[in-house]
Amino acid sequence: MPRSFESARELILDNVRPLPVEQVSLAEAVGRILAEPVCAPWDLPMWDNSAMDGFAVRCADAVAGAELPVVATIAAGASGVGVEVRPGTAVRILTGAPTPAGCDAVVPYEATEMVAPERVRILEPPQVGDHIRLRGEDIRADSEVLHAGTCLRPAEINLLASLGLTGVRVHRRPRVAIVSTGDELVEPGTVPGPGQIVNSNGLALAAAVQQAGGEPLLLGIAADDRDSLRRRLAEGLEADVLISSAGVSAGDRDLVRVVLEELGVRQLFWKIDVKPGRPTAFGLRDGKPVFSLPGNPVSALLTFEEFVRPALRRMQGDAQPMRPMRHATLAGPVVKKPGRTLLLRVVLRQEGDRLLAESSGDQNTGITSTLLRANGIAILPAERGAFEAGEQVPVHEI
Ligand SMILES: Nc1nc2c(c(=O)[nH]1)N[C@H]1C(S)=C(S)[C@@H](COP(=O)(O)OP(=O)(O)OC[C@H]3O[C@@H](n4cnc5c(N)ncnc54)[C@H](O)[C@@H]3O)O[C@H]1N2
Ligand code: MOO
Repeated sequence: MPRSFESARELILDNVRPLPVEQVSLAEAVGRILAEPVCAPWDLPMWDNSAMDGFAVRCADAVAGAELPVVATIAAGASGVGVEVRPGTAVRILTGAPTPAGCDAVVPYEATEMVAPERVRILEPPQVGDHIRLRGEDIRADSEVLHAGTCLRPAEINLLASLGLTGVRVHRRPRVAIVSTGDELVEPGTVPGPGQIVNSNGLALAAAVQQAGGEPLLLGIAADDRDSLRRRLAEGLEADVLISSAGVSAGDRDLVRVVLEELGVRQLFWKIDVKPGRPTAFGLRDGKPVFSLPGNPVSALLTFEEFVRPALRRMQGDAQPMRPMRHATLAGPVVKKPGRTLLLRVVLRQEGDRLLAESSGDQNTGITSTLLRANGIAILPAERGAFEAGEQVPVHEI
């Protein structure tokens, strides 16, 4: 019995675990996923400071037209300790510098004019608190600022660095072995002879693994015979994850599943009610996930996207292994066979406040040009057959 699209993905996600933890420097941490929460060792900002270049004043003195002697200057990087805005005075201050004692507002240069070398006239009087960034207003000391499972983007790297960290604990990236199977395959760079085709799946899947945060290990081509398959697949089982392409449909020579079983892989399912990607198989060897994807490049890439990518994200500890699901309006009618979820290649475009999903063209599995044109996948539920223009369908961007 083929599995439903949803239950296949659930079963896969239930059977993969985050990999062990390692320390990486912040310089290499973008795209990695935090294995442990991070607490702030100090407040941010660390002290009250000026948001503008201007003058630190007391509002009571800084009325319109007031002239105040400038008694000191606090530059960025200066501690400001010992400097005070005494009644009737002003202190020149630069953006980011600590505000001095006595000051309750900063007047930007533009709201003042100099009437003598060290004498400033207030043109626009400030309100209490103007242009002062308060200690801890952004981040409080001891608060949990990043949770385990967070994917580190430049914004998170910025925060971690400003909290004084130089490295973080993240889950290891999965090493993903890729084996392409088929007698007809020749490696890229070779002109195929009669009946031969280029092993494009190897590099395509390696690229997809990289984008998902994994480290691809390209193991080349296995011929459609037991010995060749056994050698390559056994080598692939040394990695954290094994992906093979082709050799899983009902053909006489589709030996991949047979050989995997001989190598100790326990098959959890074969065949999913999804188009494309029906012959996809999934198994485990000592807890390591093994994906057998169909050979058609479109099927291989779409099944990677829907089934392998979420698993690789979870192995890296991602709290949200699935891409965000959105809703889009179908631009035209779609007819499909009931009983299989259709992964429709679509062009997504915003039209006013609507996100429109239009079929990218010929949806046959052998057509790669419509995958090139697509920037989204619409997931059309198995039980339905006909969809009308204007219906809302779940989509995600690819
Ligand atoms: N009698 C049946 N025939 C087929 C069935 C079925 O259920 N019963 N399923 C069809 C479906 S759906 C698919 S998808 C394919 C999947 O077959 P395999 O995974 O066994 O793959 P192959 O038949 O070896 O190849 C399919 C197609 O893809 C090309 N290919 C294979 N490897 C690569 C590669 N590394 N790089 C680029 N292209 C590759 C191959 O030449 C074929 O054109 O089976 C249907 N048949
Ligand atoms: O399931 Mo196959 O992947 O439709 O072409």
